[in-house]
Amino acid sequence: MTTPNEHMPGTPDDGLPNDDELTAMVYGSTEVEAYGLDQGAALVQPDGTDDEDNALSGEVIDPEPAREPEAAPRAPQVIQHRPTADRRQVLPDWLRSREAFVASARWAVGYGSHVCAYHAVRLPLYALRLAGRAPIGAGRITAAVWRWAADTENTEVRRALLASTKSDPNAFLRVRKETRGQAQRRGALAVFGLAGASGVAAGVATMADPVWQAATAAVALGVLGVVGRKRDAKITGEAMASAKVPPLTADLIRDALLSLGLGSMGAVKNDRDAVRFLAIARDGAGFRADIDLPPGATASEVMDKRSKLASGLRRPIGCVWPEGDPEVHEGRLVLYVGDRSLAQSGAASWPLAKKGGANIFEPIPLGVDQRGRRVDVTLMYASGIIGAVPRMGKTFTLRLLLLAAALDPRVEIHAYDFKGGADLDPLAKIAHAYRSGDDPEDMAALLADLRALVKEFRRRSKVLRSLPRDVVPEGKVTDELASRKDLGLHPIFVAFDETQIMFEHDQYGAEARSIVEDLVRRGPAVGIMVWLATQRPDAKSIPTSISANATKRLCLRVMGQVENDMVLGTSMYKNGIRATMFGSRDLGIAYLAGEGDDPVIVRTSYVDGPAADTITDRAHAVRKAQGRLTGLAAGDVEADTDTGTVLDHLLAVWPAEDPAWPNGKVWSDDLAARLGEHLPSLYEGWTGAQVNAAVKPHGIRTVQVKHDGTNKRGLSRADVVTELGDAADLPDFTALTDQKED
Ligand SMILES: Nc1ncnc2c1ncn2[C@@H]1O[C@H](COP(=O)(O)OP(=O)(O)OP(=O)(O)O)[C@@H](O)[C@H]1O
Repeated sequence: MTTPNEHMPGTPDDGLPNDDELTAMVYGSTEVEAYGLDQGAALVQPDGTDDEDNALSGEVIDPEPAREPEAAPRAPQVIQHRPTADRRQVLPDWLRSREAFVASARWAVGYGSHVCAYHAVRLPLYALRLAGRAPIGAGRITAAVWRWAADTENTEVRRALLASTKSDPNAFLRVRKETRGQAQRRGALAVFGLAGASGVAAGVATMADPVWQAATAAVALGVLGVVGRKRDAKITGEAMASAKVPPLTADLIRDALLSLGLGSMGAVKNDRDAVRFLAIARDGAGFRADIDLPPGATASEVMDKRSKLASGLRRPIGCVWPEGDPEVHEGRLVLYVGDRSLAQSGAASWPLAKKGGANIFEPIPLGVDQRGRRVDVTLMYASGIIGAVPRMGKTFTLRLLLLAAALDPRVEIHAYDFKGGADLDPLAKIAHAYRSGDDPEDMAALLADLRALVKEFRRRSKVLRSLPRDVVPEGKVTDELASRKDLGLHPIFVAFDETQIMFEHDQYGAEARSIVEDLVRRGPAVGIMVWLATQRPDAKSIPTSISANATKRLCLRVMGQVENDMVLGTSMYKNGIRATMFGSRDLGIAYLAGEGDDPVIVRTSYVDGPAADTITDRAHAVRKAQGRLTGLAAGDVEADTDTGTVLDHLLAVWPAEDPAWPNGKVWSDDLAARLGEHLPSLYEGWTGAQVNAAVKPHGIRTVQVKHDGTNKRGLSRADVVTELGDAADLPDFTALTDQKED
């Protein structure tokens, strides 16, 4: 039998390497060598306490205990330090993302062309300035040649030499000969040079063609003008108004940060080394600085004081984006300062606008962040909410998601715009169900569609349960299953704009709330995704039972903490994720939460109405070719009311006060005729007996109805109303999936 001790590394007799040896095997030296310390100088006593004396003196104090097996944990402690060391990115951010690269290139091209254009229009002015300074330049060159030929700089030295050699005639004559010889050589060279230049000038002026003459004159004037320019003034102007925005330097950032007086920053106000710059470099359309704040100051505190920081940096707040990097430590600040505020940087184009399809199981492009990097959102297996004050881009954002879903031909689309606008109209040609408005028939169609979705949910749950475990290992719809037409497990994307109208509806509100809540909670696993947008993010517009289960959040501009946290999630405001900081010009700019670990800012891609139309034309062509048009898109306008709820249809054709049938009872034959007229695609040619059979499962029995002296089987309206009232009570959907096939 072996004891645990026999396997401990470092046990003297076990033949295994001890920890120091292990360290040496990993790093080629022991930890002591690795840190440049004396071998055997124990810094930590076996009991874990610091040995200050030893550390200071480097003297080995009783080294033996440090080599005892119980000192073994020291080595792993040392090893741990190395992997956590920061690794710098091999490639900078702007080279790692196509969007960031495009943003950088666009900035460089934009900057370059601006500078070129600025100077190009001023060329005549520059030419005049140069010509004006050319005579001075000529004078300066002549003077310089004279100084060189006469060697004026060394006049004093020559005089001193001659004076000192006066007593030695030979030396005196040699020095004089040397200086004279040099003066003659240089003088001759200067005369020849000037004569040559004059000769070339005269030759060009008399013999060369005008183009050469002009070019030579321009070059000569340019050179003379540059030589003759004023020392303290530039010939060219400044293309950039550098005085307006001071250059972003480490000093400027440091001063701005220290001015916030956070944590220990107040104490270290004059210690400029307290703010440590790890990197500062151009990144996309701006600069990124990685900074270690002084101990005690946190990145989230800086985020809270963003406007003060922007003031310190002398830039608009929309350019200044402080973020933390909690994975490193709380004091690590990643500061991004854009060249322009996000709102001014031009609408972001959508990569799928012109070509390409989408796979709803994969992330789809949503927009770009403040650094110009692409931001994606994954629609599958998640429901989401979009909130904002009016006119900030909520409907456009919802439409963008719908367009992405439309570009995956498998996705069945249900879209409702209760505001009654035309923004979602482009979707109508590919949608299974689409309504714009909140008229009674729109709301009835909505409810019918919701009930149909409940049935579909039940069917899907049963299909998934019936499939073998290896086909559905996680019990949810997969990419492969969604593509199989025989199973009918294609994704369903349901979008509601202005949800407050739906949830606060007198007649249907409670049922809609109950169904949507269940779909948001359990729909994603069976491939039903629900997205809700509202301009009034409160508990009535998006009940908490629903918002709590929606995992994706998009929050455009909101006015207060409550709305912010309603959309983005509890404590988001407190943690510095504040959509309240977006201004009224920040159209389409939102916080996206639920996609990665941390919420990100995204400027959503801008797709206008005509572009949306073109995209859905593309989607329509693909769907048609694949036989994927259903419901409304397939021309079945009644499809969204085809729920089997014959009771709804009966009430639609059966007024409460029916003068021809005063006692609230009507022959079934008559009701069949009315239904056939109202919804011919469903009831054309029906008989009274078929109507009776259809209502029977709802628990409604036929009654004798005497009309114009004839007795026939018929229905009582009161029974239908009572039954519908019961159905409108909150259904217990949790029981639905547990039902077995009949
Ligand atoms: N991503 C975007 N980039 C630039 N501008 C945008 C963007 N999205 C929307 N806008 C602009 O914002 C305006 C308002 O958009 P939208 O209709 O989607 O707002 P809304 O929040 O739905 O308004 P309401 O609350 O009235 O329904 C649009 O007319 C559009 O010009």
